[in-house]
Amino acid sequence: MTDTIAAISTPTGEGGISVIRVSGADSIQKVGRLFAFKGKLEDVSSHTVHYGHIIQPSDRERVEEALVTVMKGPRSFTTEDVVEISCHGGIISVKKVLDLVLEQGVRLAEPGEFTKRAYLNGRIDLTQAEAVIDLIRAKSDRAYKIALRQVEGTLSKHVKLLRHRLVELMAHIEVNIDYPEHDVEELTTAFIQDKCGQGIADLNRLLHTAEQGKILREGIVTAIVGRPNVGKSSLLNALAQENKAIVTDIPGTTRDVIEEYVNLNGIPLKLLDTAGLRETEDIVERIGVERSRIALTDADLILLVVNGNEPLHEEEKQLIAQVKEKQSIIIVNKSDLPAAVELSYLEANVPPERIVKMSVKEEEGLDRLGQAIGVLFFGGQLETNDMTYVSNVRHIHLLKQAKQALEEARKAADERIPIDMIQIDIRHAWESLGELVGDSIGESLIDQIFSQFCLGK
Ligand SMILES: Nc1nc2c(c(=O)[nH]1)N(C=O)[C@@H](CNc1ccc(C(=O)N[C@@H](CCC(=O)O)C(=O)O)cc1)CN2
Ligand SMILES: Nc1nc2c(ncn2[C@@H]2O[C@H](COP(=O)(O)OP(=O)(O)OP(=O)(O)O)[C@@H](O)[C@H]2O)c(=O)[nH]1
Ligand SMILES: [Mg+2]
Repeated sequence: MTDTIAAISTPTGEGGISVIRVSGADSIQKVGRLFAFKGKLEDVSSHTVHYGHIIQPSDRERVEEALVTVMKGPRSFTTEDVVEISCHGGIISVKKVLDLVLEQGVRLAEPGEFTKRAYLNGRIDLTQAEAVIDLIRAKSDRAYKIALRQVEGTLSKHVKLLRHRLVELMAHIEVNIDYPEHDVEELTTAFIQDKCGQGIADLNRLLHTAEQGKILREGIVTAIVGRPNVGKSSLLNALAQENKAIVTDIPGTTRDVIEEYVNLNGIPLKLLDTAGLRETEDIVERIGVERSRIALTDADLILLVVNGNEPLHEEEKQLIAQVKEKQSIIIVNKSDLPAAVELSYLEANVPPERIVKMSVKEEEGLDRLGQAIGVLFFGGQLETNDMTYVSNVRHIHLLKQAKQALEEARKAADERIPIDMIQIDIRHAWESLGELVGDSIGESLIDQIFSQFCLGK
């Protein structure tokens, strides 16, 4: 039987109240010795709160005024008997109460040990436990929502369904190996290939959410590039709703890369305004142009701005050729002025959803730009509330491993390799997914995962 553990579960420092959590078979009896109130703690019903005082058991001196909650296992967070003591906030009083609890022979919990017990006792699976860490660490509303969905177990549900299908496939193959004369649906290679293909597609979908999730958490690195004076800095200012970059009608105004985080239609962008691209003798400007080219290579998204009121320059045609293979949008700016740009040239080179006409000066077309980016990165859907996002590196690694195993199985089927060999690959995929939800995972890895938690969680 596991021992009884305790820890302060609220942050240290001054606060309204502080909570000490105690979990284990002896928790009710041990806290009962320290708690003076109208009844006997062993006799109270589960999920009830009681007012009283924490006392020094030797002389019954009052140490603290407290509310004590009892949650009897298995109906508790850890599935063990849990007692929570809420005392006045502050460093000294909570510490005193904790010391009294520990003096009863209760052990101080390790970081994450309550959540680890919840996992080991089957209340939550590993992805849910890991999501608890993400939830605590979430720094943005969106990161928080993604983690909360995972605490609720959405990722596990997906992965368990996938595992279930793989078990069915393995059973199907097994029957075929053991009873070749048995009257099962004939196991053609096409059948295995089809099932593996479905699994690979599912895994790809989950892995794709990892990319999207990263974008949603960290922002799309977006380089605004183009010739001098086309309105790049004006665009940054319009998106930031602030005069962050200097705007003048002198070509070559921006010299350095200027960064700004903005939120466009719910999509976070890390904008980089860059120096206008041109040949120049000016040393400072030349360094700026060099930096623009680096930003252009490194960005996740390129916004190539051109003047709508003049024909395309030769360098712009080259730039279009360069960026069209990447995630990029051509912004045809200055639509408030008479149009002179060769739209037919643009349309022949870039799909229409990646060409956005706008007037930055009149702030016309910013919405359309947001939509175009949404289509490019999320296929137009940006439904974060109901989505499962894979965000943990350990999960991504295991999903990739499972995908690779299924790809090998499919290839083996293709090459007419014996069915029991193919079975091994499918089993590997099943095992990787099992490790993801914590079904077949070693003790050291469990310890490593839970040690990332804070004390008292
Ligand atoms: N004070 C306190 N707040 C907390 C926690 C906690 O442990 N203590 N939690 C932890 O970090 C989270 C909540 N997690 C919990 C999960 C299940 C149960 C529980 O007692 N479940 C029972 C009863 C449910 C019911 O009555 O419907 C059960 O599932 O059987 C309690 C807390 C967040 N807030
Ligand atoms: N008419 C019109 N003028 C604009 C528009 N957008 C920007 N401008 C003007 O174009 C000029 C250049 O704007 P900037 O934003 O400094 O251009 P830039 O691309 O950053 O230029 P460099 O930093 O020199 O590369 C300024 O005079 C702006 O007011 C627009 O939509 N319509
Ligand atoms: Mg500029």
